[in-house]
Parts: sequence; structure tokens; C-alpha cells
Amino acid sequence: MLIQKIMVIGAGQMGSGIAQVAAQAGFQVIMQDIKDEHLSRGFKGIEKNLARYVEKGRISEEEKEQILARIQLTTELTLASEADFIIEAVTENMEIKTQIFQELDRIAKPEVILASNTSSLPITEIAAVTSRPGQVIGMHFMNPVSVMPLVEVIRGLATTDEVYQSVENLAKTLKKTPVEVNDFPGFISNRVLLPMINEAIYTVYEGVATPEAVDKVMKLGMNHPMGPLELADFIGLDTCLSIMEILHDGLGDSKYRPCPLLRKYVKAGWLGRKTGRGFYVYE
Ligand SMILES: CC(=O)CC(=O)SCCNC(=O)CCNC(=O)[C@H](O)C(C)(C)COP(=O)(O)OP(=O)(O)OC[C@H]1O[C@@H](n2cnc3c(N)ncnc32)[C@H](O)[C@@H]1OP(=O)(O)O
Ligand SMILES: NC(=O)C1=CN([C@@H]2O[C@H](COP(=O)(O)OP(=O)(O)OC[C@H]3O[C@@H](n4cnc5c(N)ncnc54)[C@H](OP(=O)(O)O)[C@@H]3O)[C@@H](O)[C@H]2O)C=CC1
Repeated sequence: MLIQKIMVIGAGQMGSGIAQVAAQAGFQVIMQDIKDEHLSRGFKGIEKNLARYVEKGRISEEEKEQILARIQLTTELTLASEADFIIEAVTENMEIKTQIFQELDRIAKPEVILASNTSSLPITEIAAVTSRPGQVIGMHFMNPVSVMPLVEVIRGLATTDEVYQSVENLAKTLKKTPVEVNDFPGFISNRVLLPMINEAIYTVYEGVATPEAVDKVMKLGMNHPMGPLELADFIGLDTCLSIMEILHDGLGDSKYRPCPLLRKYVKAGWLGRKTGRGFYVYE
């Protein structure tokens, strides 16, 4: 099917990033969220990124305006009936995602692929609530979407080869590098990354060192661009906790138990950069 219009569900840090790269690649984009203020915050983020590209001479002011004009904002999920491809990027919660997939399955054209940007939830389980499991797939972008080249493409148990191929092609059209992954908790990226972040939180919890010291060791000693606690704040501590819970439940090994300090911060509403406080405090 020829893809002209892409719908992105969720206008948070990931949804808005995906909407940006899709509009930059020339697609018409519908960005949907439940709240108007999330839509305007997401759109402002896109405007800011594009303004920087204009300043750096990568695109013209006119191109910036054309990209922005391709993005339609809505709180109505029913606009899914107009889309040729749908990617969901809402909160990392199975109940919310399955409810959305059930509705999308009802509203979207029968031939449309339904992708999820989930960090770790089983694609097979999301697919099973729809009447088109062969057309459900994981398309996992990295944060920040406009900068990071990787997209993990996750095959659910029923995902067809044709659907996989379309999504791999779409990732390339969006100027990303796809990597094929089978459906297991955390896929590759978060099965490897999140236990490191969780262990970094344990070192703070057990009084081994301060967050600043842990991050300094990983940046100066291992050449990581961000320390693990800085990165946890950037990802969102609620998302980090959800991923650790999925690894713990899904793989059944105690080595994946989420650090109690991570739980405590999430309960306190200290979710990292997006709420102004996590392991660090943000202006
Ligand atoms: C949880 C999951 O499911 C999966 C995940 O996504 S895990 C998270 C994966 N991401 C990472 O690991 C990111 C690790 N951090 C980094 O790579 C870097 O710190 C970074 C790219 C974010 C910033 O790079 P930096 O060199 O420290 O800073 P800086 O020079 O300011 O930025 C480099 C570029 O990124 C852009 N950038 C930085 N933060 C950005 C953001 N939040 N949004 C958009 N663009 C951003 C900058 O504008 C700059 O762009 P130009 O080169 O066009 O000027
Ligand atoms: N953060 C990261 O580094 C990465 C995250 N991901 C994944 O991407 C997804 C989104 O994460 P992220 O962007 O960080 O999260 P955010 O919290 O920034 O954004 C999620 C957005 O979805 C909205 N939302 C919640 N329920 C619905 C709904 N029913 N319909 C429409 N919108 C809804 C939220 O609104 P409200 O706040 O009101 O609930 C919020 O605006 C998650 O699955 C996450 O695991 C993938 C790669 C990296």
C-alpha cells in the first residue's frame, strides 16, 4: 500500500519526534493525543528543532514552514480512518496500548499496518487484541528521535514478511537504520541498556556513590555520551520502571528486579526531565 499519510498516537517526547521525522521525509502527518496541551507542547518541540536547523543552514525558513504545515494536530482518534500507516507512542502501559489498538483496529482501513513504539511490551500480545495480528509490528525509535539513527523493528509471532518489509522500507525512508528483532521482553536495546541503568540506581541506593560520581565514571571511563542516571532522567523514570517490570515479569529472573529507589522516585512523581526532577533537578 502506498503510504502518504502517517498517524502518530501520543504527542510526548517520542510521538512528537516521530511526527517530526515523518513530516521531514515528506509525509502528511496526523499527531493525536488525549490532551490539547500535550499536542501544543509536542508541536513547539518540533518547531524548536526545525528552527535550529534553519539557524545552522540545514533547511530554509520556507522548508521549515512546509514541514510544519504537513503536521495536523487532533485529539480525535477517529481520524485514524484517513491514515495509511499508524504508529502508537503513548505511555508504556499495556492496558492503555491494547485499548488503543482495539479502537484503531475498528477505525483504520483494513489494509493499514498498526505499529507500536513500545520500549519493551510484547508485540504479540498487543497484536492479539486486533483482528489483524499479521499487520501489527514494533517500530522502536530511540530518544531523541531526530538524532538517533536506530529503529528496532520487532516481529510479533504473527507479523507477516510483507509487513516486516514495508516497515523496514519505511524506516529507511525516514533516514533511519532498521535492525530486525524477535519479540522478547525489552527486545535488544532495553534488555541491555536498562539493567545497566538499574544497576547504576542500585549503586546510589546502596551508598556506593553519588549520582554525579556514577555518571562521571561512565562518561569519562567508558566514553558514554550521558551517564546512566542522566540518561534515566532523559528517558523518564516511569518508562524505566515499566521496562524493568516487564523484563522482571517476562524473563522471570530476579536479576531484573527494579531498584526500590526507582520505585520511590516514580511514586513521588520524580519522573526525570519531563517533571523537572529525577536524579537531578532541572530548571
Ligand atoms: C528507552 C528506550 O526505549 C530506548 C531509548 O531511546 S534509550 C535512549 C537512547 N538515547 C541515548 O542513549 C542518548 C544518549 N545521549 C546522546 O547520544 C547525546 O547526549 C545527545 C545526542 C542526546 C546529545 O548530544 P551531545 O553531543 O551531548 O549534545 P549536543 O551537542 O547539545 O547535541 C548533539 C545534537 O543533538 C541535538 N539534541 C540534543 N538533545 C536533543 C533533544 N532532546 N531533542 C532533539 N535534538 C537534540 C542537538 O541539537 C545537536 O544537534 P546538532 O548536531 O544538529 O546541532
Ligand atoms: N522515553 C524514551 O526514551 C523512549 C520511550 N519509548 C516508548 O515510547 C512511548 C512513549 O514514551 P514517551 O514519549 O517517552 O512518553 P511521554 O510521557 O512523553 O508521552 C506519552 C504521551 O501519550 C499520552 N497518552 C496517554 N494515554 C493516551 C491515549 N489513550 N491516547 C493518546 N495519547 C495518550 C500521554 O498523555 P498523559 O501524560 O496525559 O498520560 C503523553 O502525552 C512509550 O511506549 C515508551 O516506552 C520508546 C523509545 C524511547
